[in-house]
Amino acid sequence: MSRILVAMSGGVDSSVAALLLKQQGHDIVGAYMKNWINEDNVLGHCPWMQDIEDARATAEAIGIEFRVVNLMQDYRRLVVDYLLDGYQRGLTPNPDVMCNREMKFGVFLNYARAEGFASVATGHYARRVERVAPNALSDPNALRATPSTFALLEGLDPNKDQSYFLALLAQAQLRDALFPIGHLAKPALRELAADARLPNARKKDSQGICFIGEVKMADFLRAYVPDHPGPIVRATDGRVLGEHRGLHYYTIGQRRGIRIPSNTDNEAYVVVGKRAADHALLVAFDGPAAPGLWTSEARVHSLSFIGDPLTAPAEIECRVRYRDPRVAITFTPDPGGPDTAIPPASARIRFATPQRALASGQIMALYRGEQLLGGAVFA
Ligand SMILES: Nc1ncnc2c1ncn2[C@@H]1O[C@H](COP(=O)(O)OP(=O)(O)OP(=O)(O)O)[C@@H](O)[C@H]1O
Repeated sequence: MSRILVAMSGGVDSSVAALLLKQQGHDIVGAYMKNWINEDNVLGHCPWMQDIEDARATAEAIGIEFRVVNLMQDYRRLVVDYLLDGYQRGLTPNPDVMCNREMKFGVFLNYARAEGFASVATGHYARRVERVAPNALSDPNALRATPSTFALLEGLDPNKDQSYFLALLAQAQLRDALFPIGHLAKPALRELAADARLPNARKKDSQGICFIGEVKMADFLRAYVPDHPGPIVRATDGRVLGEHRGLHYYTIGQRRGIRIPSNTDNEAYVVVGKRAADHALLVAFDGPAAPGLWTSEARVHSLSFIGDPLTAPAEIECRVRYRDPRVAITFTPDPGGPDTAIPPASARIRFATPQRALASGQIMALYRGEQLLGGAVFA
């Protein structure tokens, strides 16, 4: 029996993760990560206290020890600074993906190891499966010599699959990770929670970025990133249509909040790019002809693989954002390091169908069928 630390957010998913592990007879402890407490008091709403109380009450109902682990300094450095720095550089960062790699399966996993736990479990909808080396199946000696590797599959409930957010995990992190609810559908999970009389069985699902919670990203950025006005320029003819307060408030593909009236034909403007030289926001009428809005080929960097890296061109799939369907791609890695022992860090992606609104800094998750292969960052 191994000791497992369950990351309990106060939500129903991680509560059922803890419940199932307990029912399976594991020695478990629940822990809430205190990442962000709205210390500067810029954001009115502050749900974290309620979340801690929900997590504590649920741990008590399950009958396990509960801790609050303060990781605020690490979170500020590893997630918030990455987020603010990204926006300041005109990128579209993804703090949820980074929170998984750097916090839950980084700092928090290290804390767990130091405290004598064998693994960290979360309430993510994803499945971890063990892959035993083929030669080890028939030869017990080989089994001992070749440690098995782990693969990550999408969560079985297609409405809830969260594998996208785990795209930048490495094998060493996955080895010590458990996803006890990845095989469940949400309605069945809520039933389990109700049957066990968990106090948060009916708590509504959390929304958006872990620490910003219910607060809009624009409000958060307004508080932390100084305004930096510039022109709003029509990409098709260079005409200046107005002024914006800062490029960080906009993402390619965005239609709301541009505040430029549409023309008489009622065509709406959409953001198609950002121009660093004069800090211009580039817009165009939304449609197949909008310059820069649709992409059939892209470059990615910071390649990360869960298993063996792809070192040769491959026909695989990818997901360019959390809720999007998988799309077929041709993946062409750049050459690796000089001795080729170093896997490639960047690649060219050719999409089978053009993709709308790909932003620099956005995370792409790579798949082969339901298996998550890894991820990368759009250049
Ligand atoms: N502050 C936190 N403390 C501990 N664990 C957390 C925290 N935030 C998130 N987690 C863990 O990460 C998982 C995924 O986080 P996410 O914010 O996507 O929650 P979710 O899918 O709504 O799950 P839940 O219903 O458990 O909140 C959670 O199930 C939980 O295990």
